[in-house]
Amino acid sequence: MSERDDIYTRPHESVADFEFNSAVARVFPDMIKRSVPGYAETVAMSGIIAARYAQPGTNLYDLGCSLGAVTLAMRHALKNSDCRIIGIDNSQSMLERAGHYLALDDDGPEVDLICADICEHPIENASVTALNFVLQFIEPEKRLSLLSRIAEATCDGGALILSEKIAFSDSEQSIQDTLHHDFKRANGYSDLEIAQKRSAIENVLIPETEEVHRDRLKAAGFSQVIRWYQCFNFVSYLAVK
Ligand SMILES: Nc1ncnc2c1ncn2[C@@H]1O[C@H](C[S@+](CC[C@H]([NH3+])C(=O)[O-])CC(=O)[O-])[C@@H](O)[C@H]1O
Ligand SMILES: O=C(O)C(=O)Cc1ccccc1
Repeated sequence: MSERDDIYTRPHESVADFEFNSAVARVFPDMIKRSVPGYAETVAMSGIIAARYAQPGTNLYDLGCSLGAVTLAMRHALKNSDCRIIGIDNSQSMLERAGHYLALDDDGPEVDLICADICEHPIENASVTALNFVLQFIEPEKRLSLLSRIAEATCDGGALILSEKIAFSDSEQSIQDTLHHDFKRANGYSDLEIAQKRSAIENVLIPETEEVHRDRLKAAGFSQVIRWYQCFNFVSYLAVK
C-alpha cells in the first residue's frame, strides 16, 4: 500500500527544510520504518501501555498522529472501552491518509481526526496521551508549555507516552549516530540519501538530551518518568501524573 521512499535519491543543489507534505505522506510508512529503529515496537507497545493507563470515560490523544499508527494501536488495545480516541496532526495530507486507514479497520472505540496545531488545540479529560516522534519537531521554546497543558489535562494516574530521537552530551553521540546511519544503510538508503535527509531535518528536528526531557517532564507536572524503550538514539518514555 505504501510506496518506497525515494525522496532524497537524486542529488539536490541545496536541500530544502523537511516538511510533512503530500510527497512525504505518500511514502511515510516506508520512510519511518527504514529510518526509525524500533518504530514498530514503539507503536505496538504504545497500545499495550495505553490499555494499562486508560480510564473509563476519558479521552486518549495521539498528538502528531501522522497516518494514525498509534491511534490504531490504541483502538485495538481498547476494543470494549467507552474512551474516545482523538488523533491530531497539522498536515492535511497525513490526515487524509489516516482517515483511509481508519476506515479500513473500524473496530473499537470512536476516533476523531482533527487537523490542528497541537500547540494551540485544547486538550481535555485525558488519561493517555501519545507524543510519538513529534515533540522533536516543535520549536524548543514551545515544548514546556505543550507538556504542561498535557499534564494539566491528564487525570491522576494517567500517562504520557513520549517517543523521541535524543541527543547525547558526550562521545556517545557519535557512536549512536554511526549506528543509526548503519541502520539506514542496511535498510537500503544510500550515503547520498542519508546525507541529504540529514541536511533537510537539521533545522526542523531538534533532539534534546535525556536529562532535558526528564527535567522538563517533571517541571510540566508528571511525577514519575521511566525510559521503557531505547534503540540507538531513539527512545520512549512513560511519564505518569
Ligand atoms: N505543531 C504540530 N501540530 C500538529 N502536528 C504536528 C506539529 N508538528 C509536527 N506535526 C506532525 O507530527 C508528525 C511527526 S511524525 C509522527 C509519527 C506518528 N506519531 C507515528 O507514530 O506514526 C514523526 C516523524 O516523521 O519522524 C507529522 O505527521 C507532522 O505533520
Ligand atoms: O532522524 C532521522 O535521520 C530520520 O530520518 C527521522 C525521520 C523519520 C521520518 C521523518 C522525518 C525524520
